Amino acid sequence: MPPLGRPLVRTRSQVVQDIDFTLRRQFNKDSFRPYQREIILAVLDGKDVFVQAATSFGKSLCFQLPAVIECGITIVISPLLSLMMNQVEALQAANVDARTLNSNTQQAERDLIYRDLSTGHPLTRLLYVTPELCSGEHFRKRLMLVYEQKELARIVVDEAHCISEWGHDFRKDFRRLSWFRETFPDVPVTCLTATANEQVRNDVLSTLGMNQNPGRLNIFSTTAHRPNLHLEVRFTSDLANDRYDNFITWLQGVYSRRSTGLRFSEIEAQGDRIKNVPGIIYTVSRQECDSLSAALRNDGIGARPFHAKLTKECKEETLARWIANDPGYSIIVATTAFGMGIDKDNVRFVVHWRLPKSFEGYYQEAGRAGRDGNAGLCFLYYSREDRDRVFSMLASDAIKDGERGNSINSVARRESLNRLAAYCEDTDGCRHAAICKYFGEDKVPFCEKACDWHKNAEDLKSRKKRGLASEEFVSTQREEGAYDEYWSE
Ligand SMILES: Nc1ncnc2c1ncn2[C@@H]1O[C@H](COP(=O)(O)OP(=O)(O)OP(=O)(O)O)[C@@H](O)[C@H]1O
Repeated sequence: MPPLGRPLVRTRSQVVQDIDFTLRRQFNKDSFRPYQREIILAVLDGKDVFVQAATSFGKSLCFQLPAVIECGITIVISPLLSLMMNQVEALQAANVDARTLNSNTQQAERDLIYRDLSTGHPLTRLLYVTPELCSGEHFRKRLMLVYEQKELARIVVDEAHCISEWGHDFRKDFRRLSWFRETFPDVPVTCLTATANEQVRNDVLSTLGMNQNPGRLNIFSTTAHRPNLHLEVRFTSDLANDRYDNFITWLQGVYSRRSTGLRFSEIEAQGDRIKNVPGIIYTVSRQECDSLSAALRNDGIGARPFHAKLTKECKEETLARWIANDPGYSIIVATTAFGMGIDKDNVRFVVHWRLPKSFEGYYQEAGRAGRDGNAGLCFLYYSREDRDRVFSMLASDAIKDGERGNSINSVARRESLNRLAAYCEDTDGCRHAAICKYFGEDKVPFCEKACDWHKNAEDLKSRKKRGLASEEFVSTQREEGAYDEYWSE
């Protein structure tokens, strides 16, 4: 008997033809990337599917394409509003009826979506929602209606590691996603992530009830390696305070290489601009986001801030104009409000202005670069003073969460930050290998001079020696509370 909600019965060869046709017609892509076909066939086969694959692997297609082919609606649970906006806009541009329902959705659109769900036979193919929305009775009742009409095709949890990383503390609704399997036991679930260790994966599978029927579960896991990213750590200190000059010198060098010789002719022939070098700079605080982007604009560089306190209209405009490569919008200076899942194909660099709070965050954010497969440069400014500030922020977060009654997983968070600090301090090995090792891979990836260590190990060691403040100095300052300030995100 076919499971509820999936009334369409087709032969495997018909489905195979459909997916190739749909790939070209609807998604405008010539062929599948490795493993995409296998994953999509498992999804269409009604399996529960867990996908762990590198940033920019093309995970979204693995649920978007089945959603277009199959009858019924696919509900996509996504953690960040900017990510939903990004995906829904791309799908709508490909003529797919995709929508999002979240705290920012206008009333008219909200009414339209609820009316569509109330029919029991929604026309919407993919509906992007937050976990918070999924906990609400109003939404749940509408979904029950759709399910009764056998029109609930699939539940997708994108960035599924958030169930484990955030669900235990400040976004508890991630854990309430267990409701889906409890209420719709026969509706398949697909989960996708780039950053899950074994413990996170098990947590996700058990929360969503995907481990209850192992015969129905397919797990796809591929390497975290991104060979086209060049990874580098740049050492600095409070005393040197040289990030800005260093960055401007580097960027001017890029512009100047683009304005001479063959490169210039190519750029001219393409009708491109010399300064169209899209990038992202990640800062830790809203204040630094505003001040850094203003300083860059003052120096004639098209940089815009992106953080949680900006208006919805401002964020939407910034994202749209950055994606469109508009003049004045080449560089986004962002907090982590702009990270996971953001997809723009030609991002040429990602700079971490400060040490991120976690290894996973670093990998996710760096992964915004080079999504077209061409080279991307990712460099991180590391100072020991910042390291101590971020540790001190984690400690404050733990206290604040404790006061709010949240049992924050502070041990795991400290460990992740510890590993990231160790990664930055390390001058004895390949950066790509260190990342793959962090995500539990045994195999050492091939790195073709795509990290600072492989490029010049001696130079790396001497830059570290020259660049960092000594541990003695930093620990004395720490004792005096010099790094207790709190950067508000
Ligand atoms: N088969 C394909 N052929 C060409 N481009 C593809 C293919 N599949 C996906 N892409 C493109 O690759 C890019 C990355 O895809 P996607 O955003 O789904 O990555 P992801 O795996 O979700 O990464 P992340 O975890 O970083 O969000 C997108 O621009 C997408 O259009």
